[in-house]
Amino acid sequence: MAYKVFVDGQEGTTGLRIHEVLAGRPDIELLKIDPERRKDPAERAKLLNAADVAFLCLPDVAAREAAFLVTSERTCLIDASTAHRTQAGWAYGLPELAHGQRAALRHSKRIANPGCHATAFILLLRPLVDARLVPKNLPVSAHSITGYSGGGKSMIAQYQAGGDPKLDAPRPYGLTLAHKHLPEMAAHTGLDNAPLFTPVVANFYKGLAVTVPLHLSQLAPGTTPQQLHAALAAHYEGERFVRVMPLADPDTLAGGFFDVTACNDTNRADVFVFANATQVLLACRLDNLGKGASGAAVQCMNVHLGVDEGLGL
Ligand SMILES: NC(=O)C1=CN([C@@H]2O[C@H](COP(=O)(O)OP(=O)(O)OC[C@H]3O[C@@H](n4cnc5c(N)ncnc54)[C@H](OP(=O)(O)O)[C@@H]3O)[C@@H](O)[C@H]2O)C=CC1
Ligand SMILES: CC(=O)N[C@@H](CCC(=O)OP(=O)(O)O)C(=O)O
Repeated sequence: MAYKVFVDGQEGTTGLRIHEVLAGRPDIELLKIDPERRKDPAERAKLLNAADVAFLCLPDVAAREAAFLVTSERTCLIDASTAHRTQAGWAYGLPELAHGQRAALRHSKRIANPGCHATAFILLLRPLVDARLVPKNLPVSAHSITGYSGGGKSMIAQYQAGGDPKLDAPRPYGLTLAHKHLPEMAAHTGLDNAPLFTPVVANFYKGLAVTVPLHLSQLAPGTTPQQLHAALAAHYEGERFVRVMPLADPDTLAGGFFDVTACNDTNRADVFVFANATQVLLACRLDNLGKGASGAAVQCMNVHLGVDEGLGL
């Protein structure tokens, strides 16, 4: 018998992509809401409670409302929004996070998927904090460059309308230094404090890269770039969707520029360590709509259902 799956927010950027990914799967029956009634809480409640798995691809307020609408014990919610990412009772939807995370996702009926920037940041830092190479109390900075699809339907429309020369150049944002991903970046790395985080959105559709500069003198005494790289490689060994690239990746260095879009149309995240004698630059790239959103959501569903984790991805 097929699993019943409902996407609340089926017309949005993330919801549409999840629909596309699941459409061809014989083990999934997609429940569809009448487009005219897609914001009607009573109609949504009916479908949410009929589903084995319901994806919430909604603004935060509507995602919180959806969680309240669910009364059925069988419905597993997978929330793509920011609403529940540090909330008790919700498992964090990053299977590669740490030992035991897949078991948590398998057993929880409430899964909060990470933000796109947060996914890349946490993939870089968590293994290094766990290995005690990066001290928990280190003040960390992080930068991100992202395609405009990360801003959802309204930002996509703004960029694609054309005619505004201000959108031609990259635009730093998050200038209040209070980006919505900061709480999860601290909570799921084990760092005492959130990073000073500076995202930049630019005029390309999708693709994202987070970079984290580190001074070796601030790390555990004697830490080398080789040790940082080895800790990442050991943590992600055998992972299907996280690839640790060679130390000071020769291909990237030969080209001279970092390709932010090289994971597009995949559910992969690529992890890099660049270094000189005294400094390290960690980098992680992914497709903000793939491992940063719909790919991660489908991967979590697969883990939860106990089917092949890469099905459809
Ligand atoms: N884009 C990305 O890279 C990522 C996005 N996310 C998160 O996923 C969630 C969805 O994002 P995204 O797909 O980009 O957003 P979009 O703006 O593209 O889509 C959101 C959808 O939700 C619908 N919606 C709004 N309110 C309600 C409601 N009360 N009931 C039912 N439907 C409603 C909207 O309707 P309408 O069509 O009328 O606008 C729209 O179709 C957000 O929380 C976002 O933060 C997470 C990771 C990455
Ligand atoms: C370009 C852009 O605006 N990107 C969004 C991130 C989208 C995302 O992954 O985060 P959520 O799941 O938390 O929405 C931002 O920085 O707020």
